[in-house]
Amino acid sequence: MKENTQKMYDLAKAMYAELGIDTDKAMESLKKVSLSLHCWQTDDVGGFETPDAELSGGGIQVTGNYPGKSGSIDEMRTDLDKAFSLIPGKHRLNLHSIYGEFGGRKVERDEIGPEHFQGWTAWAKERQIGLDYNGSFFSHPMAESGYTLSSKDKKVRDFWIRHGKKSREVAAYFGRELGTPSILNTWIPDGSKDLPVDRAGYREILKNSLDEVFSKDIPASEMKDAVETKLFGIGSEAYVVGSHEFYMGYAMSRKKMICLDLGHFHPTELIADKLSSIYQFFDEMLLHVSRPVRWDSDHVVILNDDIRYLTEELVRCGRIADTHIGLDFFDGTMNRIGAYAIGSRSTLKGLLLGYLEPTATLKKYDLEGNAFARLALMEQLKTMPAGAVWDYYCEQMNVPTESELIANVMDYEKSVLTGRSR
Ligand SMILES: C[C@H](O)[C@H](O)[C@@H](O)C(=O)CO
Ligand SMILES: [Mn+2]
Repeated sequence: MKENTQKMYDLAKAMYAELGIDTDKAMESLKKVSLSLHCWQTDDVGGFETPDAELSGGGIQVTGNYPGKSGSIDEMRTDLDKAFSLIPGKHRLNLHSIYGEFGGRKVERDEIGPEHFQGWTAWAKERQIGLDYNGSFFSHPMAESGYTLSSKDKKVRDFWIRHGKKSREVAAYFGRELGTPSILNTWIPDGSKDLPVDRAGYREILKNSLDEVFSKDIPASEMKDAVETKLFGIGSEAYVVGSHEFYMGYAMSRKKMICLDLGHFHPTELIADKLSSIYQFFDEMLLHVSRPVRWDSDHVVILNDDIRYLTEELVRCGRIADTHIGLDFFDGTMNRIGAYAIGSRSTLKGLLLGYLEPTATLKKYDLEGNAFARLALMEQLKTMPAGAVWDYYCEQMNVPTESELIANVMDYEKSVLTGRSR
């Protein structure tokens, strides 16, 4: 431990102790949290179905063309190893179907199965990490109409139902092989740019299609399903079939998890406020930690108020262990590995702030109706030396401290990323 890191930590520890907070305990709690790192930040959601595959349609978009994008599974794995080395703790990887190993062959989405993920499974086994999964219902000719599982065209709908079923097979395979249930998130882009008339019709079809996708019982020890809600997307501004209300009803009635993405609500809506409601009725849930800027822009997550409110609420509810925390941002305007580091570390920093909160004291003020003391303590916490605890934690976990991060990422850029063709 560097002398300054230790000195700063000792001071911080004493200051938090005055508030009744044990910083060592806070770090121990943080160590138990596993984020699920989304693989698609390495290549701007392109995937490896064809050599030059790119994200298209689906109401989502990547901007930027910063050099060094991963162009193969090997490059992607190198990048992911690097990203994991910058993030304290043991974390999971989240894959999409388009990242299978197809051996240069054209494999249709409704044929993508466990055999295309053997390499990933071996890779994860070696690193002793869990794998999560997503069917990919976008960047495909069969999604061009704007509708997939809710399509009125039976041929289109059946194709995506088969894809959904195969995706569950892949997730179950991950769970069996790796001994930790794989979280399978289903997000579909279905919706309409302008005012549809038959809103109910598409939703009824989606409900039935999902029932078919989920018709096979798979043990929770292997995989767990989540469904992701959304308010709007590019090209689906007027109507999204899988709205929040739709999926809340669906998930609750079918005993599935709901997935809340921070970018999928009205800009003034606080996702943090939804947790305590959801947990009255659900045992577990999935989060997609993202940063919307004016729209679902998937900016790199930073330690802003949205993240702070979210993470402190997770700690206050005591439901971290029940919450699967996935990351979901993709920014092509900057060093993509640096983006992983900032987004993941900010999420963890937020959780650390949550663990460093004297929640019992705040609750006491709450109960006493002492609004002043409650607010004053919240304000005091903002300038407490959490950074010293974070740096100490990073050093203890053998990852760069805040002041070491930039040089570390720039080194990787020079030695690895600049040699790439894309
Ligand atoms: C690539 C992801 O599955 C996608 O971002 C989805 O989770 C989403 O949030 C779409 O807006
Ligand atoms: Mn998402």
